[in-house]
Amino acid sequence: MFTDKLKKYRPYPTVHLPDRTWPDKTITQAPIWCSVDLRDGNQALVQPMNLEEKLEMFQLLVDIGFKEIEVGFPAASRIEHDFTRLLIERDLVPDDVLIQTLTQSREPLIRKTFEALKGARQAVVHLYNSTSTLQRQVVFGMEKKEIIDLAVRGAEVIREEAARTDTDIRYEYSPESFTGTELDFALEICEAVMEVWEPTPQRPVIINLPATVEMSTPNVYADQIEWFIRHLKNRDCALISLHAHNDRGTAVAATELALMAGGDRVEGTLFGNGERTGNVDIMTVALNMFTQGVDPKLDFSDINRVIDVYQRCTKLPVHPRHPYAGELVYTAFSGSHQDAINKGMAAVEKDNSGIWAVPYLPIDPQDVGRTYESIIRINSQSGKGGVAYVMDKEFGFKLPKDMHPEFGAIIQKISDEAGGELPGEVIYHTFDREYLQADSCYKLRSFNVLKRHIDHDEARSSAEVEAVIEVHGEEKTLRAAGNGPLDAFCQALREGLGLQFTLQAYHEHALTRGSSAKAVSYIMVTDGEGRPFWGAGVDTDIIVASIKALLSALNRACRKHQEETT
Ligand SMILES: CC(=O)SCCNC(=O)CCNC(=O)[C@H](O)C(C)(C)COP(=O)(O)OP(=O)(O)OC[C@H]1O[C@@H](n2cnc3c(N)ncnc32)[C@H](O)[C@@H]1OP(=O)(O)O
Ligand SMILES: CC(C)C(=O)C(=O)O
Ligand SMILES: [Mg+2]
Repeated sequence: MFTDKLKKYRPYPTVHLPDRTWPDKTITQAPIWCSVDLRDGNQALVQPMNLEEKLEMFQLLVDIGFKEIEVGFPAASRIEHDFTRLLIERDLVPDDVLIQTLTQSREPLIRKTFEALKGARQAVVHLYNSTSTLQRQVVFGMEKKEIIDLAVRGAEVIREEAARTDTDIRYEYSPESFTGTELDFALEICEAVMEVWEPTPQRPVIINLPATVEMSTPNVYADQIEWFIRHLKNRDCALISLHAHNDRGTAVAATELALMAGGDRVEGTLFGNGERTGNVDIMTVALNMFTQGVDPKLDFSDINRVIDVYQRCTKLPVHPRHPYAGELVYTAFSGSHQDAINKGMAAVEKDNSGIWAVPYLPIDPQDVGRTYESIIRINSQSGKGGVAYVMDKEFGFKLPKDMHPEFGAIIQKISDEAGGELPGEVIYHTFDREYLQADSCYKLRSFNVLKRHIDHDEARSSAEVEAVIEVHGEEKTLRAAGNGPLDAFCQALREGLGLQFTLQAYHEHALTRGSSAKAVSYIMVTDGEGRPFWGAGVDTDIIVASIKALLSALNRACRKHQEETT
């Protein structure tokens, strides 16, 4: 289909690094994180953030635990300048947080940047110029040497300004479009800038190596980082920073592999906001670490607040399937997933090891402030296990396993007809109508235990009961004896109404939701033809709950019989 267009594109060159070491590494500690939400993220917004929004976002970033925050490009616009001033003049930057500002390698812009930073205790000045083959040709029209001179001149102006100010200035340099730059040239220009800044191991520079546009598979970025680190003079005087964009959708993978390759620091944004398809999503990288038992040193335990502030400030939505944060990422609609999650959750509850091992849920939703309620939602793809989960987790009814197929089939029929999702309330109302209110043939009017003897030897226990039942509008008083009230009631129904049934299963439990004093009974009977029918009853008295459950099952059997004979 595209063959005639393929000639427009060329494969991205790989890095010759046969002895690469990163594939055998794992990420064992958090990098230094730097949020660029207020700069790279902001510059990509249809409507850039105003002062209040920038401030709210800054506060969120501090609360999450970012210790380095690029607050803007002060020379670029009034608001960027004013925001930097506001932070400094109102003393809003915590002592342990380093603000960072971006500037091009142009003297007037650098000078304006320093003006904006006046009075700051400490700050990173981030210098950049593009070094890629393409930009050298089409944007700057410069040879390599001229590009190095441009960077060195900017670095010199920064050093000069830094010497004049009281602010403790840290340096950062980005060979912008690093991944479109010949590696040896990227190395050369970074070393030239480092020579100007004269970093030491105690005061290292940040060398930020951006995939300004993501152009290759993530392994190539990792190779580039490992190559660069191996060849950099004075490696101990530089922090290697990663700054991946997401044009191919692999910024997270690129960043993770580049961390394995030796990156010390990661620049990125919340939810991957940024130019085009965005920057790397820092939250995903951090929570990926978390799921491996590595402390990411960023706190996403209240992910809903993060979403809320982010959406308000950027006016961008969070995709319902966004890793860790999306509305649907902890939700299973399909039956077999629901079944596995249900069993996995039960196993975790039973097993006290504290290890999270639930199929289809790589992270405990509660760790990011999500509840278990939304894990399982019901539509026509769902199964009986999911329906039982909703009844249990949302309404406190632990349906016996053998009852699941019957109620699951009832719900399946409704969801097939409805087409969409069935809210929990609909599932509960269906249960209520189908079981708890089932009285179309037999209505209980009153029930009395006339005599009761409880013996140490169970076989010698006995009870005598009297019940008034309305049968098709006519009240009948039934009386019988048995080894307990339920058994006596069964006898009364058989003798008084001539019903043929066998009680096959009985379950009960306290209802923990709603009125905690109530109990629920589930009873399964087989009719004269051996067909099974479940019933359920709720009452403050467990004996009455069981009487109601029995009548519920018999009413459902009667209704079935009526449907078949009319
Ligand atoms: C990949 C990134 O995210 S980089 C960050 C990009 N961020 C932004 O661009 C947002 C903020 N930028 C701006 O608001 C503006 O572009 C400003 C204020 C920085 C500069 O504005 P202006 O000078 O009016 O316009 P403009 O950006 O078009 O200037 C382009 C000139 O800068 C040069 N230039 C671009 N980047 C750099 C750089 N890093 N260092 C030195 N010169 C540069 C270009 O070659 C061009 O030069 P020319 O005029 O000789 O052709
Ligand atoms: C300014 C630089 C670091 C940048 O944002 C990029 O290259 O993507
Ligand atoms: Mg960027």
